[in-house]
Amino acid sequence: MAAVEANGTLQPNTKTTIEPVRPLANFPPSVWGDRFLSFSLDNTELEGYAKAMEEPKEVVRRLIVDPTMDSNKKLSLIYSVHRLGLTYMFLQDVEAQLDKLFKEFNLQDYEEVDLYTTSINFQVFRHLGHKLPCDVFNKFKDSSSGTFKECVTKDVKGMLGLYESAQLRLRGEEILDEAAEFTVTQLKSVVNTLEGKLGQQVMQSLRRPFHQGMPMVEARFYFANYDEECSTHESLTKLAKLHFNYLQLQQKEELRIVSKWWKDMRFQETTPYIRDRVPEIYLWILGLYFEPRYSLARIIATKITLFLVVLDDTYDAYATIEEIRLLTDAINRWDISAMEQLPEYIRPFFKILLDEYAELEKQLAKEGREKSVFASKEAFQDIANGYLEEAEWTNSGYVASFPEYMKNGLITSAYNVISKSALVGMGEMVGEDALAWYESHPKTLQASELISRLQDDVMTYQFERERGQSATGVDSYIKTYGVSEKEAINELNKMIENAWKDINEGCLKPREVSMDLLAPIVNLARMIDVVYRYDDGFTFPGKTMKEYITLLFVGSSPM
Ligand SMILES: CC(C)=CCC/C(C)=C/CC/C(C)=C/COP(=O)(O)OP(=O)(O)O
Ligand SMILES: [Mg+2]
Ligand SMILES: [Mg+2]
Ligand SMILES: [Mg+2]
Repeated sequence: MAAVEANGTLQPNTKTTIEPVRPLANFPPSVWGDRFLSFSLDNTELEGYAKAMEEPKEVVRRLIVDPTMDSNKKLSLIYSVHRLGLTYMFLQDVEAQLDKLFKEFNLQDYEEVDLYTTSINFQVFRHLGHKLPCDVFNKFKDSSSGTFKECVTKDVKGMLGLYESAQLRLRGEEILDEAAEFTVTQLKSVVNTLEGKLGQQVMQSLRRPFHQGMPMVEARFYFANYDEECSTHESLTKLAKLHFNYLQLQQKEELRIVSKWWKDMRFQETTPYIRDRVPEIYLWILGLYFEPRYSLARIIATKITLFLVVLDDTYDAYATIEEIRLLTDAINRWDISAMEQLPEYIRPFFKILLDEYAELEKQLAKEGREKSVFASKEAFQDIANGYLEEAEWTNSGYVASFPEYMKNGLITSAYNVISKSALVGMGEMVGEDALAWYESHPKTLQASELISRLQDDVMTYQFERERGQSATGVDSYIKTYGVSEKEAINELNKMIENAWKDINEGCLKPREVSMDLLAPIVNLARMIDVVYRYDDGFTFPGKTMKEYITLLFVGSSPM
């Protein structure tokens, strides 16, 4: 029997919960399904590759330290070692060689050196932390016209090297700003006329420069497109092949582990509205570090980043503002008793989140390094608060000023929580000083966060604007500075370019921390270029991410 309200409207007297309107996004489904679950690692095969690497590795090491080798030839060898992702195997020897060669550097010695060799040397020194002066390129400019000489436009290989060198520029290195623009224009105008390997090399670099690429994939591209350089030393080719085969087995096993974990946690059933992107997130974390010693670190960081996908999509594409407030409060309280205040659908996530972190704390406490887990957890709470701030703005239709947006945006970039989570499994190199440096929010980390936040916004703001999100980097900038959408995007791209210069600066010696601790931050910025240079490659992963996952984990037989 329905009760009749005073105002005469009929109210059903059964407690019917009226399902609220939800901002569903209907994200594209997974490209991969369960394909990566069936891999089974043959440890004998893995150990076989490790053993087989020993001999060619020793030959390459002897070449690197060979005192009789001409310095330009040695720098060219170290360049190939670096582009093949093998520097970590020879780091001490490589650094000793470069320290010595850098001390001997004399600008006069470069008077007769061609553009390609000059650019290889410049790249090697800058990649390994030495600030070779950009003056080495002055002689390629016409002093009267101020433009690059005619002979340069005919030297495609030299221009390719200059283009890759320009990606390593710092604030104030105008000649490299000009070089970046000049070489892109010139290389684009000739790329379709080039034959053979040089055509491949230019096409690959124009698509994405090495410096902004994903190291693991860039190594495969270098091996494929620069076989002449690689085969200068037969042992280098042999080592590179064995190394790829070793890494591929280890990474396919890691991908199986995280895929199985994700399936066992049943997220696709409990929170079906999220993006189902396990291989893509694993690829992202592989981009941070591919060295074998970081295997456990990758598994930990992948799980935490997958939690972030659930969190972001819950806030952006499902929860009501009330539910968002309850979930944020529960995450701040970080206590299982908060579960009862949560809507049914998000309780499994909350429980798994707390259990996973409790397990990590227990594991790391054995090494006395549980502090790294606390740092990750606090950063996780920070991003939940950052996502809540965004949701309150959207709920009230408030468009934050650009400075206000960016203060919150560096947090919602997720690069603080992901970089700290990447530290958890890295072992004893992550001591108190490493954590303190990360907690100090250094310029390099801020630059990586800015690149993540703004590059994503430039690529997803229309999609998010249509869905009612009030503040993105683009709309905040337009409102604050009263400029057109086009100008706003142009300004944001300049900020991204300057952030890269800050990252380049932060990696030059003397460094605040070791390169091992800087690399995850730099590589996170690189992964933004991989995922968002051309489109929203994460929500719609059918292009670059699909190509890279296929290259690394699907089918390719041992080399
Ligand atoms: C912001 C960013 C690129 C983060 C990269 C790091 C990362 C993998 C975060 C996890 C959440 C996520 C996939 C955000 C990107 O999509 P989105 O466009 O929905 O992120 P948004 O809601 O913050 O705009
Ligand atoms: Mg989102
Ligand atoms: Mg979001
Ligand atoms: Mg976005």
